[in-house]
Amino acid sequence: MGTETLVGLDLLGVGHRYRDKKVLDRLDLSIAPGEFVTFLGPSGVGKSTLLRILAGLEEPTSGRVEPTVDRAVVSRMMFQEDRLLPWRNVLDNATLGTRGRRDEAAELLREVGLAGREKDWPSELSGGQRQRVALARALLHQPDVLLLDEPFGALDAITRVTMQQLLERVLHEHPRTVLLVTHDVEEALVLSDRVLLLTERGITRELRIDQARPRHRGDARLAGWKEEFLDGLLEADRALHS
Ligand SMILES: Nc1ncnc2c1ncn2[C@@H]1O[C@H](COP(=O)(O)OP(=O)(O)OP(=O)(O)O)[C@@H](O)[C@H]1O
Repeated sequence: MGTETLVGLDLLGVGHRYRDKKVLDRLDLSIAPGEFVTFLGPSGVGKSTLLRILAGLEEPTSGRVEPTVDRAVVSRMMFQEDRLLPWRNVLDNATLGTRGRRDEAAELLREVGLAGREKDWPSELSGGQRQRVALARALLHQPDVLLLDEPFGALDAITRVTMQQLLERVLHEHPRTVLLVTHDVEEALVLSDRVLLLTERGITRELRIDQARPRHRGDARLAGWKEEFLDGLLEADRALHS
């Protein structure tokens, strides 16, 4: 399963306003096919708005988004909350909106570590397990671009690391272009090919990370970058909320 051609995205002067509030301004950005790009930025700067635009859930008020492959981008969002339907079991949640495909769903559930849990109700799962179902569901849609809006934000620290490792493994099996929004700088540095700092002045910092995976969290270079991004985030937060 999976698409043959990886899809990239070009953002051309993307801007957005909610009534008289400007959220994104003339954003230009090229995302390469198969690239894993993460957005860091202070709360309220417009990260979720950007993902919603990329998902086609919101029209930008200016500019446009062009996929590098000449067809519609089918992207799939995964959110901080798992959005599982409580009255559907695990398998039925995973297949939601895909008209069947139960065998593939069962295989994906196995890959995310939920073999044997297909008939369980969401209420019988832990937060991490629920996000595993959400990840399987997102992948079942075979999105060209996978959009992840703080998918592990509500999880405890250990489960979060486990889920990051799982995501890395699953992406190795099913290569995808991925855009992640997170508040966790370490998560960004461990997972991404490129980390961008989004501030009210646009993208003010960009870091390409070519280190092999899996990356060591204790790595000295990662620690240095973490400090830099934390400083950048604090500064951007002060500017945005002053
Ligand atoms: N539907 C809406 N109508 C009006 N304003 C909105 C709407 N959605 C978001 N906003 C405002 O736009 C700004 C950006 O919101 P957005 O959710 O994109 O930020 P964010 O960077 O993702 O924040 P966080 O990190 O807290 O999730 C915020 O000030 C928010 O209040």
